[in-house]
Amino acid sequence: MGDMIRVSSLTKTYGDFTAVDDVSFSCKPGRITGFLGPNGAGKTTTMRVMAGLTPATAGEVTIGGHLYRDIPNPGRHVGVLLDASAQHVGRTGREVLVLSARLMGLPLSRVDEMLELVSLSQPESKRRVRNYSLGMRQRLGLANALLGDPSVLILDEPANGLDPAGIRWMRGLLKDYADRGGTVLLSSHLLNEVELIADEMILIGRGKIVASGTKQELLDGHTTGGTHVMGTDNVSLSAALTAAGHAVSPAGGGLRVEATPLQVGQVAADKQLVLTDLRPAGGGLETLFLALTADTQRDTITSEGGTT
Ligand SMILES: Nc1ncnc2c1ncn2[C@@H]1O[C@H](COP(=O)(O)OP(=O)(O)OP(=O)(O)O)[C@@H](O)[C@H]1O
Repeated sequence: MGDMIRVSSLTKTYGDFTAVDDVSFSCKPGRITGFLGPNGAGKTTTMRVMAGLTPATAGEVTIGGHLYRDIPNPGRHVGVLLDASAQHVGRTGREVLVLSARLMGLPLSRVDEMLELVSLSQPESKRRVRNYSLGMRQRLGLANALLGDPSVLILDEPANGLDPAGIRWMRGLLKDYADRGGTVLLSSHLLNEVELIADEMILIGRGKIVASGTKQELLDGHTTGGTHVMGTDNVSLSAALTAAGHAVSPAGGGLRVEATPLQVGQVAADKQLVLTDLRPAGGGLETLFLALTADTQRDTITSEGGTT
């Protein structure tokens, strides 16, 4: 299937400050796309343009081929959760949903369905949002986004404020949603949150896309070429690898080898050495994420007054 969300050469400036700089990416139905970047990278700004809350300076975002503002009754097509802490704090959770349901012309039974889906109890739904924890606000925000049974979800930091059980619950909910053909874009500044849930990842730093693809594609594109290996007899393993012409150095409880995992495994097999760990070196996605965004941390003191 084609792209559901399409961001084309999107630029957003505030005065002479460029918050989003020529950003392009797309999101497919049935997939969860993670939008990952450090604080201030431009995620929220991009999502605000998507939801028609702020105009683009240049470029555009289309959802199902349309600009958000051209979609009639948009809540029936696109569910948006932007700032969970910006909800109307004087209303009860239930009132928030009832108002949205009325606006979209939905039956009130849908409100109870959504409350149940996000595990907000009846007594909780009758409390004012002011007295909600951040996690409860996120649940309410998700209920609100899902209310109109949209085919696209745009969620800004939805895991913020959820406890580990809550994050797992949300992951299940979004996976089910995507499995039924839904398109999900969710942002986070925490790799761990996105890594487990997203099928594809878009990495943004300082308003620019720095990498994108599936987890495996990202790792494949940025491996160092070396291998991390560990065995029951690292001394013999090291000797065998050196004898086979590979440079070996100690790393963690194992060895770092300048060879491919296949080459290392072959040497071990030839010498009948038992391996307990064998993988491409490089430190995984976290190292990659930090490396890619190291010079793009807008909100750190070290990046101030740069020459970029
Ligand atoms: N209305 C505005 N006027 C001026 N600058 C703005 C405005 N909105 C956002 N910015 C700036 O644009 C940059 C990108 O902000 P944005 O909120 O999109 O980042 P983010 O990736 O969502 O970060 P976070 O993870 O902290 O939410 C920031 O430096 C921010 O200060």
